Amino acid sequence: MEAIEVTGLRKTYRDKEAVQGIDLVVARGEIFALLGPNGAGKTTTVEILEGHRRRSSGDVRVLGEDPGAAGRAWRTRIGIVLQDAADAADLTVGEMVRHVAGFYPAPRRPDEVIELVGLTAKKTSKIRTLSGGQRRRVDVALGIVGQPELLFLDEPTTGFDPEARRQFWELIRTLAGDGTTILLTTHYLDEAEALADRLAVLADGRIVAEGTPATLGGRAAAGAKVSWQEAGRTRTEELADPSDLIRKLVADGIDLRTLTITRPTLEDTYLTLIGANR
Ligand SMILES: Nc1ncnc2c1ncn2[C@@H]1O[C@H](COP(=O)(O)OP(=O)(O)OP(=O)(O)O)[C@@H](O)[C@H]1O
Repeated sequence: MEAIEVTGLRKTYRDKEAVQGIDLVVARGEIFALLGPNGAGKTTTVEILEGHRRRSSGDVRVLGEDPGAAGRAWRTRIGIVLQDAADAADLTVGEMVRHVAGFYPAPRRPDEVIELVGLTAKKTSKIRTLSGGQRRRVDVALGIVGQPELLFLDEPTTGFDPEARRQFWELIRTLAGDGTTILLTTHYLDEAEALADRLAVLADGRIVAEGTPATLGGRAAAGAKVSWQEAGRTRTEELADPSDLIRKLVADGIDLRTLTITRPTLEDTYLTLIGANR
């Protein structure tokens, strides 16, 4: 059984068709990233998968059940990292994590979770005294304390400093390594590239591309741009396979320290896809 199976999903808000027929499969243990510009329909889709929003039509199975009809037992098998979940709390980090752990049948040990998100030093601090990035880590702790089979992360690293983002990525890889399926939405292409096994780009309610970070939108087949210095001038050539050119440059004895070979980044590919679907 797949973790998520979606066929022909549609959602209409009054006169706005926010999701216009999405098909999606996420395998168990996979990290899947959903990308797309503001208003593309990511949050709507994710909220339907979480059982927090009704769909207009289509078939949806999450951990084998219809989220629109699933009960409490199903809910304890998924984890949701909500932004701001813990912001107003007058509890300490330890109290909050222990409190939420109590809702689940087989929670992780609260201290272990606090360690995983790097908040051990803040365990006895009140949540309202934490920085924005530290509070986001509490949100993550609350999302994973129930030991979910499937974790939803909606723009999880917004407001994280670079070091915290790297630590968070490590945490996500650890969770995935333990078999947790992860559905992530993000606006950070480097994050999608670093984490996702597969990704899909949504634009205007439709999936316009799907693949691995390396192959999305024909990226692997895209040309390489080769540039080098020759006789004091910068030369540049773009070609599908640079092998012959490189061999020739080596044979000609060019200064290899000046040689660069670049391919479109995931962000280049993404922006091209979004531009083409406007
Ligand atoms: N409750 C609602 N009522 C009416 N329209 C809505 C509602 N929620 C979302 N929409 C509209 O549906 C479309 C998709 O919104 P959604 O929040 O799913 O996009 P998103 O991809 O998550 O965007 P962002 O990157 O900004 O979070 C938008 O045009 C939005 O205005």
